Amino acid sequence: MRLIIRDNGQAASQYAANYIVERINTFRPSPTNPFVLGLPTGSSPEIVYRILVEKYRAGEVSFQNVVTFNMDEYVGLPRDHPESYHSFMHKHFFSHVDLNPDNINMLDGNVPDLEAHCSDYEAKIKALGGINLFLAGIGEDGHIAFNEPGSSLASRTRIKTLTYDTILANSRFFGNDVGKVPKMALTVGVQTILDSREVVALVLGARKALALQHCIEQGVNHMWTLSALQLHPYPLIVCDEDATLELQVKTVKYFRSIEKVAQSNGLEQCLPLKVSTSPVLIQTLHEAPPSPAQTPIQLRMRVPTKAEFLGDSDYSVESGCPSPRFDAMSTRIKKDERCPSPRFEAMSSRIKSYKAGHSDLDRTSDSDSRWHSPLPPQQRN
Ligand SMILES: N[C@@H]1[C@@H](O)[C@H](O)[C@@H](COP(=O)(O)O)O[C@@H]1O
Repeated sequence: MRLIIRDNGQAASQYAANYIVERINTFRPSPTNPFVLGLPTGSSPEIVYRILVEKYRAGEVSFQNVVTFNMDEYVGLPRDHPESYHSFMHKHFFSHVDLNPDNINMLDGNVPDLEAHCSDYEAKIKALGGINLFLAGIGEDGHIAFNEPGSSLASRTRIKTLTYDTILANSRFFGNDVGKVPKMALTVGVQTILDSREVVALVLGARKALALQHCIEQGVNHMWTLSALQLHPYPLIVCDEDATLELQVKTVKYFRSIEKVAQSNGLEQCLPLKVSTSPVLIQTLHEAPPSPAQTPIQLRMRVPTKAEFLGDSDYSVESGCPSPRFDAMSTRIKKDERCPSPRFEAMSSRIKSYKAGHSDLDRTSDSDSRWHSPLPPQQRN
C-alpha cells in the first residue's frame, strides 16, 4: 500500500494528475497498444480532470491512444440529465481533450437489458487486455465505485442498489431531495478494479476519514469495500490532510517516512511499468513537469547474468534503485562450518567448475535437486 498525503485537495489532485500523465507517457500508447484508463466521477476528481485538461492543452499529454472505462452510472437517469455521469464526464473531461469518442466507454443505465450490458462491459475490458490504471473514487461509507457495503469482493460489473447513506450523500447534487436520487446504479465490481494493473484512489476531506481508516488500519472487509485494495499488488491512495484525521499518528508518520526515504534516494515513486517479473523500466516521478535540465532519471533494472547470480559481482545497477540481488547464502558461511553433505560438496564443486569456465550449469533438472548431482541416487541426501 502506498499512501501519499498532501496538505489539501488541490495538492493531492495535482499529485494524482501528474501520476496519471507520467504513466500514460511512460507507456507510450499507440493505436494498436492503447493505454486503458479507468475513471471516476464525483466532486473529488474534478480538480484532477481540470489539471489533466490543462496538461493536454500545454502539450504534456495526449489522450488520442487512451481508452477509457468509467466506473459507474445511475440506472434510469437520462443520459442528458445534468447529474448523470455521462453529463459529468463530458462537462469536466471528454469534451476538452483529444480522446477518440469511440474509445470512451460508459455504462448506460437506460438500456433494456442491463445484465447483458454489464457482462459486455467486462468482456470489452478483457478484450483490451485489462485496465492499466484505475483512478478510483470512494464514498463516505467506504464504497469504491458503487460497490456498497456488503458487496462481494469478487464482484464484477453489475446492477447495485444504493444504500440510504449514499443516496443521502449524493442528494446534494439533486437539490438535497433524496427522492430525486436514483435508487440503483450500474457499477464495475470490486474484482474488476482489483484486476487493474494499478489502482489510484483519491480520498479527500474529513468526511472520508473513517473510510480511509478502515481501508488502511483495519482488515479486508466487505462492509468497507475500499479495504479490498489491500489485496492489490500496487494500490496507491492519494489523500489530503483532512482525510487522515482518523488515522493513528504512527500510521501517518510511517507513510510520510516511506515517501521521504524514497525521495532521499532520488526516487519519488518506483514502480514497474507493467506488473511483470521480466526486466522492467522504472522512472522517477516529479511533482512539477520536468524542465529540460531536470529530465526524469531513467532507472533500469535487468536480469542478472549467471556470474552476478553466483555472487561474483554486484547485481544491480546503474542507479541506487533498491534492487533485488540474489543472495548467495553460501558466502555467509565459513568454509569449515559448512555441512559436509555429499550433495552440498557436489554442488559446490559444480559451481566452482562453472566459475572457472569448465562446465555449464544445468538448471532444468528434476524438482528434487535443482542442480544435477553427479552422485548416484542412493548417495544423495
Ligand atoms: N459512485 C460515485 C463514486 O464513484 C464516487 O467515488 C463517490 C464520491 O463522490 P465525491 O467525490 O463527491 O465524494 O460518489 C459516488 O458515490
